[in-house]
Amino acid sequence: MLEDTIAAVGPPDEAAMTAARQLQARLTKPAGSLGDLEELSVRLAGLAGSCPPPVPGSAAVAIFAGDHGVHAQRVSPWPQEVTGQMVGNFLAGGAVVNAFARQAGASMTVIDVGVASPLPVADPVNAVGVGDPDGALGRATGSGIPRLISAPIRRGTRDMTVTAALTREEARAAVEVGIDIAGELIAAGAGILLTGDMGIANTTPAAALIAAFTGVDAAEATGRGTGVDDPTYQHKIEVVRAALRRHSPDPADPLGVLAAVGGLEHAALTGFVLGAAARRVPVLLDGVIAGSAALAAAAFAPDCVAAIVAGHRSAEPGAAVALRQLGLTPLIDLGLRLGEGTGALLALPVVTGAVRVLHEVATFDSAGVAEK
Ligand SMILES: O=C(O)c1ccc[n+]([C@@H]2O[C@H](COP(=O)([O-])O)[C@@H](O)[C@H]2O)c1
Ligand SMILES: Cc1cc2nc[nH]c2cc1C
Repeated sequence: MLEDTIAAVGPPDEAAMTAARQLQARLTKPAGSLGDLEELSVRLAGLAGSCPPPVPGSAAVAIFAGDHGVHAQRVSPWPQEVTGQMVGNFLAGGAVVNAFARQAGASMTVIDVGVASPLPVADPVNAVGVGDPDGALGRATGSGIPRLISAPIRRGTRDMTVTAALTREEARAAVEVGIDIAGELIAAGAGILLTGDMGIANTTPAAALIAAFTGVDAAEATGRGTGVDDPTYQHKIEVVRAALRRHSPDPADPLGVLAAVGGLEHAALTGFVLGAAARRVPVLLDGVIAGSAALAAAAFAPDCVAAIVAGHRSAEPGAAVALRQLGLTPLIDLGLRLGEGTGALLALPVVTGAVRVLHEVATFDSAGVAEK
């Protein structure tokens, strides 16, 4: 399934992109006055293979949750149990991502790909298995109440400073969960997918993935995550460096990189990006965890970048490193470093606005406005 998905990822449609550029030049506004939104509209036309591309109607945010063996190295100030407790908060509707999903009118899906602690909320009505087509866009789009999909590969990764975080089979299984979820959400009508993540300590594997795929030093890829102090930050850089030294991951072997120094949510998000790209549906990235997964997706299928929109620039330094390597410009830069999908949700109206312009704005000819 991974190979089929990779094979289905194709390049953007140049004719549709040319048509979008020509249309932009005829709209009643000074050329270039919509800044980055103009190129965004061109990219989305290329992805859809039509000008104008469809206005992304239903938006779906998928929050992949997992735990991390490297937490034992004291790289996060938070106890590991917070991952499962925050999943409980998502299911109850009480997290920031719930508020932003309500505001954006996005459906929410939480996918447990490897939370170590038992989830505090067991709601059988809300529990839907992977592949179940019923209610694939959640209970009610815009309610801010997610459905939960339980698809654990294992209850947390192994400590990457000691051994590979995952086996290749586990990494592949997690990638395929992400592909599955993307396919299911698109089949249920989603016109744009948004990434979300929850996993205490997951900025450490994200930094290791970014260093492995871009070649930057561990110090450049590593940030303070939820907010570690100076000594812990220095130690976190050394943990990332030690994991990279131990495994020497080969960036040409993305499954090997994900297995050695990745995480279950990172691998699932990789599949989520590939699944969206294979179906030519845009995927709006959140922060540094999504950025690290997008690098893995691009290593599997370079053309998938055409489907990716960078929602925001996370304060985590590795996020900017990842976006630079992918050649993507973030839409908003508010110093966010929460995760969950919050930055992607805030960027959603920017994406919709960019496409609406191509549908709704008059041309100089049609409106009778004089040109310069
Ligand atoms: O999205 C981001 O760029 C981001 C930056 C810093 C932290 N986070 C979130 O915080 C958690 C990981 O932080 P940490 O310090 O435990 O590695 C995890 O749940 C992420 O969703 C997310
Ligand atoms: C409270 C809390 C909420 C989060 N949301 C995403 N990562 C998080 C990490 C913590 C610690």
